[in-house]
Amino acid sequence: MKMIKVNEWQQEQERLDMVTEKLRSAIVEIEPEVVGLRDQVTDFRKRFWEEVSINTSTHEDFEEAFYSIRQQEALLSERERSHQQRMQRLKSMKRLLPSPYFGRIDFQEDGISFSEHIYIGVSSFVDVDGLSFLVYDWRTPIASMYYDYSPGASAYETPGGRVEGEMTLKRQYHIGDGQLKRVFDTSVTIGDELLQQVLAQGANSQMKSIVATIQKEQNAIIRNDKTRMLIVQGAAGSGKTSAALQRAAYLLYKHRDKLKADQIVLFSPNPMFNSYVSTVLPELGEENMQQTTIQEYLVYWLGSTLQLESPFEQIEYILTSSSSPECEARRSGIHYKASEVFLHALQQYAVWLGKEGMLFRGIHFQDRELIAAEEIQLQFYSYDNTIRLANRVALLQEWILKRLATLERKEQKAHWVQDELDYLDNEQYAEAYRELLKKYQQEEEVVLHMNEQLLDDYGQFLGKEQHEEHNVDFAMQEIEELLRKMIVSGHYKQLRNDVKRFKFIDVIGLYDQLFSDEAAYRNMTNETTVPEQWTEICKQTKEKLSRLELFYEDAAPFLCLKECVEGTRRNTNVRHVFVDEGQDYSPFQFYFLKQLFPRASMTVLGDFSQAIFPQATNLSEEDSPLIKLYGQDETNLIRLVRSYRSTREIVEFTKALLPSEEIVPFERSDQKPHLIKVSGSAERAERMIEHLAELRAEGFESIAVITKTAAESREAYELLNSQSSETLRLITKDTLTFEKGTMVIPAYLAKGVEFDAVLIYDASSHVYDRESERKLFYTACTRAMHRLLLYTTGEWTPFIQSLDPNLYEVEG
Ligand SMILES: Nc1ncnc2c1ncn2[C@@H]1O[C@H](COP(=O)(O)OP(=O)(O)OP(=O)(O)O)[C@@H](O)[C@H]1O
Repeated sequence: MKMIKVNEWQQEQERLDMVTEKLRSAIVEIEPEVVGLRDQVTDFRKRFWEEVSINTSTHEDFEEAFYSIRQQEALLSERERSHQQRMQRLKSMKRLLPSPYFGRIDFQEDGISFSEHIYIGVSSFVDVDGLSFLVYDWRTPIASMYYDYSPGASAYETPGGRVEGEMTLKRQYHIGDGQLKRVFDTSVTIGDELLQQVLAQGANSQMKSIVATIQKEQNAIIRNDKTRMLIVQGAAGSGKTSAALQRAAYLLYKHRDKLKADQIVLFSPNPMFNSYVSTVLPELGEENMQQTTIQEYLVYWLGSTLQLESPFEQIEYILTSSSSPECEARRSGIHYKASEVFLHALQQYAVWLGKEGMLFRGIHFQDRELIAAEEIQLQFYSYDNTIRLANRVALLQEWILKRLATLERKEQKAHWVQDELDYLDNEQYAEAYRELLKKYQQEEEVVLHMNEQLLDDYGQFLGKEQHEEHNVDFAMQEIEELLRKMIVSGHYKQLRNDVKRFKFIDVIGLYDQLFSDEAAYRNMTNETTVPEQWTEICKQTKEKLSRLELFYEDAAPFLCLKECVEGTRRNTNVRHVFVDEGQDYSPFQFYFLKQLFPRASMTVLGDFSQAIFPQATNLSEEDSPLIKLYGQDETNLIRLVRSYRSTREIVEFTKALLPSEEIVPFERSDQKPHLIKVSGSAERAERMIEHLAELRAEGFESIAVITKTAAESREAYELLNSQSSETLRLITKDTLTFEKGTMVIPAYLAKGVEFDAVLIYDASSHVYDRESERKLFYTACTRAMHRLLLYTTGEWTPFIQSLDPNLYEVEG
């Protein structure tokens, strides 16, 4: 890495001035056009109806009106489109103006005698000739060399094939307000210098775009577009989330003709994380993708019948539960229900249900049973059993609806209908009259001739009065018949809707039935072996279900069973699914996502060392269920080992907490983690408040006191808040936004985010003692960018006791 010569600096500043000037004049030119087009569109909308002639006297007049409206619509949408396009251009030029580019490569293609200067920025900017790229978008194929190569032989892929040549220069710029601040020529990877500067900055309440300093291995993730599944196993702070967001921006650019932002979904670990990453895409000039959590999805698909435990309630249970047989059983149940063995068992269960054991609910109306559950069951098993379960259910649904239609007709003669009829008021009679009138009108010739589309779109032009002039005289009997029909139909509507929503299937009963004794379970699932604590697992699951509640670990299996029976519900609009913190999803949940988004590719990013939920999936193991999801050939696995978030001292400390993990720190140095032993909670509060003040004075703006559980967070918050003048924020599972400042937060909610300094509230052996909590402790410590402080009142957790003392400083 070297600084450039003075005359080169001058040339660069001149070029920058030239580009800035061109941007300015392009903005000046296009701005009035955009305003003009916007006004035209508004005006057009206002005058829309003035321009069309509506005459509805004859069928021909109707048709003419219809086509005149269509024409106006086409004109309007054309104007809207050009307004949108110019608006986008204007926005992208305005975004470029303060810093039009951040990089340059000089590239001489093989067989060509000159080298091209390629300046790279967040979007492209083309000169007035429409041909010369003054700035290339970082996502263009040619710009990929900036991230992938050092000067020397280099190449890039284009849709037309591979282009090879020689990179003669690679330069980085730091530009602010149109002025060159720093310029570096680089010979190795990009930007150690620039990256140093970026990483030395403080944490932010929003994640930053890393477009200027994307590393080669991250670029591979961003541009990987070959397989259906991309798995990224990356160490803490290796830029997985950053790369994922850049990848979304890349996909939106590459497939801009067919991919829209709402066709990409990001599954985040919690709602607060959603707020943390929500600005990256807009910063890059793209609309935000859909952001959600798996919990939101599960709740949505489960509907309102069952109350679902949240993943945070589950983890709190795990962290605070004892070693009693009941707790052991729940833990074992969580593991089992997340496993592929259970998925397979469920599939076998569905096969068994094809032969026997389906549970139905009878159809009831008022206090009568219209169709008995047994009758439904009989009908179901009368279908050919080679037909798929869900298809047989569809046939059954049709059968029930037909039966209901017959019953509905008969019902019209029932006494209760006559009773209701007697109590109807004039308005209801009048409505029946209007209904009959409508029916009559529909039979009229003019309406019959009317094109269906016309009827849908412009039915309102029919003008009621016109027809009300007809003096139609309906017989009272006819009106009453209609009223009976209306009364019964009103009551049956709910029944029909329930049938359409498969309420005649007792899915809760079907799931409950699975948790019978071992012999029955083995019989239903084709000899699946069960965990040791099966009886207790069954008891707990059934008890929960009886209260119409569902453990978090049961949600995905329950939905899979529901889908086996009712047929799969799909979202075919979504083309790409991102799953961040993927290690915390069970194989079952991945299976569920695959089913739900059949047309989507998937990018799963995670770190098995941060697997804090018991249902974790090892993303990169050879026989990982994730690799099996789409198969080896459709799966690409990339590993990231370089960690960018924390200083070398923090990475070395945290890395040693794991048995064996390849993590390479980025060369950025600061203090070693500090271990502070205190005599009790009073001293702990005193020291922590002192440290918080010192950290603030040093300029750190984002500081977290990390605890193990929500209860410990509350305790810490109350203790510190009562004695400190600092404003503290208590983060709970319901917190929606991420803000700078000092906060108290349980480790499992701090997933994915980072802080300038982290204070581990209690790193004692009685808090982090189980081996299963090692990863949680590691996750908490790896949130720190610049400083890490740990406190204890007694013995240190065994994870620290076994560390080399050179890795930390001890404060008395
Ligand atoms: N190429 C890069 N240039 C600049 N900063 C980077 C780069 N890669 C990562 N970073 C920074 O490193 C930090 C960690 O990145 P990120 O949160 O994406 O990592 P992660 O792998 O998702 O972490 P974790 O698994 O621990 O949550 C962020 O501050 C990010 O801006």
